[in-house]
Amino acid sequence: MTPLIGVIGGSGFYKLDNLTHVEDIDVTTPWGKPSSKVMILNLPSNVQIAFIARHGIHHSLTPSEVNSQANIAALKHIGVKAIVAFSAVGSLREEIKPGDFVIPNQIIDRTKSIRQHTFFGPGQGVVTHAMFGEPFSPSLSNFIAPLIKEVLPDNVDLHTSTDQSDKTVVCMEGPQFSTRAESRMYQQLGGDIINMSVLPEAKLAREAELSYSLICTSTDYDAWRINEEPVTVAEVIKTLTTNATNSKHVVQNVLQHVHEALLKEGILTEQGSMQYSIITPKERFTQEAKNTLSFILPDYFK
Ligand SMILES: CSC[C@H]1O[C@H](OP(=O)(O)O)[C@H](O)[C@@H]1O
Ligand SMILES: Nc1ncnc2[nH]cnc12
Repeated sequence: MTPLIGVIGGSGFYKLDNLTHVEDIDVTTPWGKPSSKVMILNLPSNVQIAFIARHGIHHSLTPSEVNSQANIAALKHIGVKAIVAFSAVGSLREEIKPGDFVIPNQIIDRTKSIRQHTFFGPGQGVVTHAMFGEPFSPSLSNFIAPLIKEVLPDNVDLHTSTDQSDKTVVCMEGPQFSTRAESRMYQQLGGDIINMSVLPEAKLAREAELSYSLICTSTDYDAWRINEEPVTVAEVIKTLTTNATNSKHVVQNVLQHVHEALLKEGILTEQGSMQYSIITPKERFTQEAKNTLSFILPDYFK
């Protein structure tokens, strides 16, 4: 059976060596090649999942260089319905300590418009406006949160949003880390954690009608703490290995439940959402646009 779940591994998380490797698929999309081959792996139950290393298997792509269009398009094209992505983040809150896990439900965009952030690019003649008020899949995130909590070691906390409060990830361009003033501004804006990767990945997943959740692992306190040194890569790397081990454990133990739920429960609430987002009349679609866009949305661009 084709994999229903795609996993995107972030910094420190370049392979899933705790699972059985089945094959690597070399996918070429109309938007180019993904960051790595699509690795097909078996969970212990023999259920398959698909894995991409966001920065490449040797971490050779900067956050701005990651081809998120190709990563998302490749996963959608091979039949994936939901993406569980991982990200190493800085913490903007004292209570989110290095090593902790966070499942955010909101994003603040601080990227600089140099990344390709839509499948409906210039010159294509197809205009869409995807809904993005809830940038992650609430049903998928709510489903995985208690399962993740169960498998994390006792010294690792999981932080999630509640009805009263969001968990907001700030996405900056990088590759340099933030200044102290920026870091403190993000706190005032309501940011809880910061990374360089969630956008445009989450936007493109939405355009491809994939349910998308982000599992963040905290590595540092960014630059906001007055009496502490600001974040360095060396500091990030100290926690990355432990975080990657915990993340692999999460994949192995949680995704089996997600796979079963995808088959029977109404988790895939993002499927079909683009039918309300395409504003150009379909009679106006050119054959070229249809050829390109049917790669990810065959129902609308046949
Ligand atoms: C290595 S520190 C900065 C780097 O780490 C995060 O990567 P990812 O989200 O892929 O785990 C962050 O977004 C930056 O790209
Ligand atoms: N402090 C930080 N800022 C941005 N991205 C990060 N990834 C890990 N730590 C980070």
